[in-house]
Amino acid sequence: THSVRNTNVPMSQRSDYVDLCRNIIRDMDLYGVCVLDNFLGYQRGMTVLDEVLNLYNMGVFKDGQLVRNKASNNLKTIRGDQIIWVDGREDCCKQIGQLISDVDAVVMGSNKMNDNGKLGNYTINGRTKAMVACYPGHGSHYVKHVDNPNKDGRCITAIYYLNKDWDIKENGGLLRIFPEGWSDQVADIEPLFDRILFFWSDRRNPHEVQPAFKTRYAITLWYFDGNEKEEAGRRFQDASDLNSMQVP
Ligand SMILES: Cn1c(O)c(C(=O)NCC(=O)O)c(=O)c2ccccc21
Ligand SMILES: [Mn+2]
Repeated sequence: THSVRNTNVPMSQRSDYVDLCRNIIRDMDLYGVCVLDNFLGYQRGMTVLDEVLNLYNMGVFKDGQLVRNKASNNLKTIRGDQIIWVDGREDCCKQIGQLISDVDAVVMGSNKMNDNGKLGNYTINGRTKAMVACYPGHGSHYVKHVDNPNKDGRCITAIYYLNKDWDIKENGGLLRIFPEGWSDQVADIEPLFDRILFFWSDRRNPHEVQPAFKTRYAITLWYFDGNEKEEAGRRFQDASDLNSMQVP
């Protein structure tokens, strides 16, 4: 976990931009996971949260997937995560758009700065739109999964969290990563306000979102490795696989 000095200049002009990228490169190479706190700074973090709350109140989030409620073994299902895809250029998503370009700046910066000019030996050349997710707080969770188990092109998952005054004991919603190769170790990440998390999207990082008991917001971007994506394009003739990724 590294803390970012808060300034309101564009990411690549920030005095600590180079250190940020170096931290990402080192943590991704060492652990395959990297957490940065105070990524945008309080002010800008709040403007992003306001836009997300506005979207939520406008009711544009798609109904979450139906999850069988294990507790009551009847067929009652609880609504899980609710999502909406934005590309950040919409009028109502300008601040989200700024967040996206700052995440692009650190991911592409790290990709270039690495000594062999590649982050994790990937050639990152694109990303999905931003997936804004909300877990309504009545026990909604996300089962253990791998984001990209079958080489669909996604190499890095970036998740920006928006949850102020989050008390993990009370509110749950912990992200638990089970890094491959670290048999009994897990990485527990609290979905704290203005925190950004990066991790390899493939089978190295199975993860789960534990039941949340307070509304939990996050914005996710997935970055593509050019070669893997190209290769997947040839394999996934069925357009629906790619549509679900909402490539801008
Ligand atoms: C809502 N939501 C997710 O929250 C995660 C996920 O892993 N989230 C981790 C987190 O929020 O900490 C996902 O990976 C995910 C994948 C497809 C559709 C929705 C999804
Ligand atoms: Mn995931």
